[in-house]
Amino acid sequence: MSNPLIMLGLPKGSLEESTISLFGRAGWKISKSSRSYKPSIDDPELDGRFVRAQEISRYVELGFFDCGLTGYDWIIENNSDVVEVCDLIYSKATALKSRWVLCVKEDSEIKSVEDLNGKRVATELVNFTKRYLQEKGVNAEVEFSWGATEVKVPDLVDAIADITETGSSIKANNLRIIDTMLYTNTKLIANKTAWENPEKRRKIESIAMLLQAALSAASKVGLKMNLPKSSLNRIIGALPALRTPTISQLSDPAWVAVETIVDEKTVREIIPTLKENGAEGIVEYSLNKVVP
Ligand SMILES: Nc1ncnc2c1ncn2[C@@H]1O[C@H](COP(=O)(O)OP(=O)(O)OP(=O)(O)O)[C@@H](O)[C@H]1O
Ligand SMILES: O=P(O)(O)OC[C@H]1O[C@H](OP(=O)(O)OP(=O)(O)O)[C@H](O)[C@@H]1O
Ligand SMILES: [Mg+2]
Repeated sequence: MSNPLIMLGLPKGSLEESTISLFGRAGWKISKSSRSYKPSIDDPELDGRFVRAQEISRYVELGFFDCGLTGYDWIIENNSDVVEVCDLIYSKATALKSRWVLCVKEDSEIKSVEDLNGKRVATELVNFTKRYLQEKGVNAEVEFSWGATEVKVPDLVDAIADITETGSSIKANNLRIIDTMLYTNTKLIANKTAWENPEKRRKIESIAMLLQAALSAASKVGLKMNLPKSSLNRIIGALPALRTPTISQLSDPAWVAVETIVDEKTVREIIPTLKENGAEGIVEYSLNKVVP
């Protein structure tokens, strides 16, 4: 590739597939063969590498990457001095935040974080967990785990600190959460020097805008319909989601066309209310990008 403007750090592992899919919806096709960590991106200004999410913030700080995507958890764990450009709220399986929790076996006598005094805790997030327990005044031994951490309680350790997204791993391993240490989500981060370079910054900002636009579109839909003018105020009063619709006059002076964007999860309440108030020709459509 000839001299790309931006070297981008992409997370291999949990966030890999959801990140490739998000870039696709934002307008960039990232292709990679299964054993290659050097993807091709259909933008001559971008080059990228897949590395573990744990390491991205360090390589962004050092300047190997101009910007990258990783979890807030690993930025904190590595204490990385980087620019946090924007939040991108998605995880492995959902469009939600994840959280790091302290867990014990369902039937354990340990009920709260204070009960961990003198106990052993296994985690992948050692530095943060040590700091967290210290701040709570709890003196526990924190040991590093390479993964599959759930299996270690109660035989190897008394508790674990692990990430949870859907909660299915906790349930499957009969664990009980005793405390939430940290909420985390994916972030776009930038190297401080790259951020001071106007040309690079402009590109990083447009990547941020389009990724956010694609994420925001995923939870929203467009709605359009025709309405009798007489019920317009009543409907807008009853449906806060329709606060700022575009209203156009139809050739029949008694009718208007209304178009708006709403959260997808509100649609099942909105459409019946619209219908009850005389709306006709209601169309719901999906969106690719929403830029505020
Ligand atoms: N369900 C999830 N499980 C684990 N990590 C998740 C999940 N959803 C989002 N993440 C984020 O992904 C990053 C962890 O990914 P990483 O590639 O480092 O480890 P991993 O995918 O757990 O690797 P491995 O599959 O080898 O355990 C973290 O920033 C974490 O917050
Ligand atoms: O709440 P859930 O949706 O079940 O997700 C959380 C699980 O996902 C991660 O495991 P991962 O796949 O990274 O395997 P690992 O334990 O080997 O790291 C994490 O360590 C939990 O085990
Ligand atoms: Mg893992």
